[in-house]
Amino acid sequence: MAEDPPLAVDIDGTLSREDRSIDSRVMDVLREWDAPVVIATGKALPYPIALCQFVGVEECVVAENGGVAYVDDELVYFGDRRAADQVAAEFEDAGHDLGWGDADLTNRWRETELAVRRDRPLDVLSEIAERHGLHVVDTGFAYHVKSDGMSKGDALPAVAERLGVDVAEFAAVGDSANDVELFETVGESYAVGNADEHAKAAAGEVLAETYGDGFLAAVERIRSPQ
Ligand SMILES: O=C(O)COP(=O)(O)O
Ligand SMILES: [Mg+2]
Repeated sequence: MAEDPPLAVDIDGTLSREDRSIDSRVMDVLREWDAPVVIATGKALPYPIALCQFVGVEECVVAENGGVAYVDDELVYFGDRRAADQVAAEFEDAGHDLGWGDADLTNRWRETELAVRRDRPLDVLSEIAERHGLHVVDTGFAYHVKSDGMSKGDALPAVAERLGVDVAEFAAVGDSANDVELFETVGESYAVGNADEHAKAAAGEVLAETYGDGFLAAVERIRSPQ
């Protein structure tokens, strides 16, 4: 069997079921992957780090939509949270909260951007974000307020370099607008069947299968190219 290529994979909507729980079948696939695995996610850093630990792979992640990466015991920052914090303050002054309760586990450990629940008003959030030079990306799971040049795809080359692999060797699997730049950066890209229109348009191939089934179908394609 040919060697696996390096893999960059999204979490929510790709390794998860619709309810955001991890599809347990994907865990052994990642654990046995015969090349570097980069978990590339919109989630705050501790979540993908924990996923790597629980799966049993090297901790290697792009978190917060490319705001921060962790590879080979190094944290690499591509964003800072000050402008996003100003957006949060103005959004709250306008009478809205971020939507995650008092403890706010979604943003508590987030260092470079801001996530807002999708039932909050997008028009108000976008208007405030734009005034601060930021924009909103909708992942299907949250609205993320971040700077333009910050994305999973913009962060991956720095990770690839530290891993000693060419970024074009990567295969990527994802499901939403925050995976578009990732798909544009790697050599081979797959959108799962539940992906949004942005991810589907950017992907090299769109799978019929959804969520974890979609990821497993992408793995089949990656391992036996047509
Ligand atoms: O945190 C989100 O909103 C989405 O996370 P994901 O990039 O792993 O799908
Ligand atoms: Mg996703």
